Amino acid sequence: MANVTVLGAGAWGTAFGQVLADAGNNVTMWAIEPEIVEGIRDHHHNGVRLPSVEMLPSNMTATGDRAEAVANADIVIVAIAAQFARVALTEFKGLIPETALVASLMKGIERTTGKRMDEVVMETLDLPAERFAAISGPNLSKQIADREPAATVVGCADIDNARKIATACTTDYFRAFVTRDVIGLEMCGSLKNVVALAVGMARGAGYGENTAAMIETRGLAELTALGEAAGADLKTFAGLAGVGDLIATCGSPLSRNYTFGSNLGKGLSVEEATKVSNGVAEGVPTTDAVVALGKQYGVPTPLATAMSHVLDDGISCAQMLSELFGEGITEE
Ligand SMILES: NC(=O)C1=CN([C@@H]2O[C@H](COP(=O)(O)OP(=O)(O)OC[C@H]3O[C@@H](n4cnc5c(N)ncnc54)[C@H](OP(=O)(O)O)[C@@H]3O)[C@@H](O)[C@H]2O)C=CC1
Ligand SMILES: O=C(CO)COP(=O)(O)O
Repeated sequence: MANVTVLGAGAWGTAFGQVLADAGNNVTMWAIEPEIVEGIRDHHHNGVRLPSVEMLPSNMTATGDRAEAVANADIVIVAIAAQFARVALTEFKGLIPETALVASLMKGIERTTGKRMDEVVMETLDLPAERFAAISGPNLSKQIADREPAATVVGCADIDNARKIATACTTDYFRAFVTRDVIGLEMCGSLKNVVALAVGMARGAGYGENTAAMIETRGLAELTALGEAAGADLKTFAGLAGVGDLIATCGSPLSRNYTFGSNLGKGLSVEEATKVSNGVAEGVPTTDAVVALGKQYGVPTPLATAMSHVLDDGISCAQMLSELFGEGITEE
């Protein structure tokens, strides 16, 4: 049993907090919004971000005070929208105990720097690699909040520390595997969101399974090539965090990225789709970062580039697919 603090009481932060509480840990959620803090602390309910859970576990509390939140933490979980992670974590620098492990649930690339969340978290908190872990897998928050069986992957340069975090989040319905491939987990989790936007868009425009499978498979090839160039282990892309998460995210209206794309495919503008989005669609700011990473590594990113033209220039689904097809005959 450990003291675990979750920074960010969004949909996944709260659902993962429930997993940790179900596993027997003392869980403290930290959130900025007083309404969310009071809801969890006083009523065991997060009506803003995870209303489907009527009663969160009794061994889960919340605070808005940063120092109080992390003072006794053995493990700190970061679950903040990726583009705001740096600014939010800066306020925690110096507050987190030097013995604590820090794990990220975030799936995004920082748009302004092109950095992965492992880089952002370690840099901002001045954390050595052996104390940082990435957690990624097919983990649609609502289904895990409903305690449906699911699995994830915990990655850390120090495999014993990955095991510690995996143990802390193991329950009878949630299983965690371990790996040393932090970069692979980060790349899979972030890039599949861009693929989900494109699949959602095609589905929203009325196309069927063949089109979806084509985008998913070409997306997998693209994220694998980019991941490999970034230093990831190819095995990761065939696992839970790679293919597994692509299947879950690209096939479910519970995914905010899929739904965002679907709304674009139905004819909504980016602004309109943003307005109706129920939580952060990380693929939107991450798309341009992926295009930039592709240029940096000299890896072609036709899918991310086509999606960036959708998001930045408003091209249609048909134009996006035509860009994805490219010209000429190439080897698969
Ligand atoms: N939902 C899911 O199924 C899964 C999500 N993820 C990833 O987990 C991460 C969090 O997702 P999720 O919880 O679902 O997202 P939500 O959109 O539900 O919540 C986003 C969280 O970020 C917080 N936040 C935003 N801006 C700031 C800021 N400036 N300072 C502090 N906190 C801020 C929000 O706080 P506030 O509520 O106060 O606005 C909220 O807690 C994302 O990277 C996502 O890709 C990974 C796997 C599954
Ligand atoms: O990452 C997810 C499932 O693994 C959740 O996807 P969304 O952020 O698109 O909801």
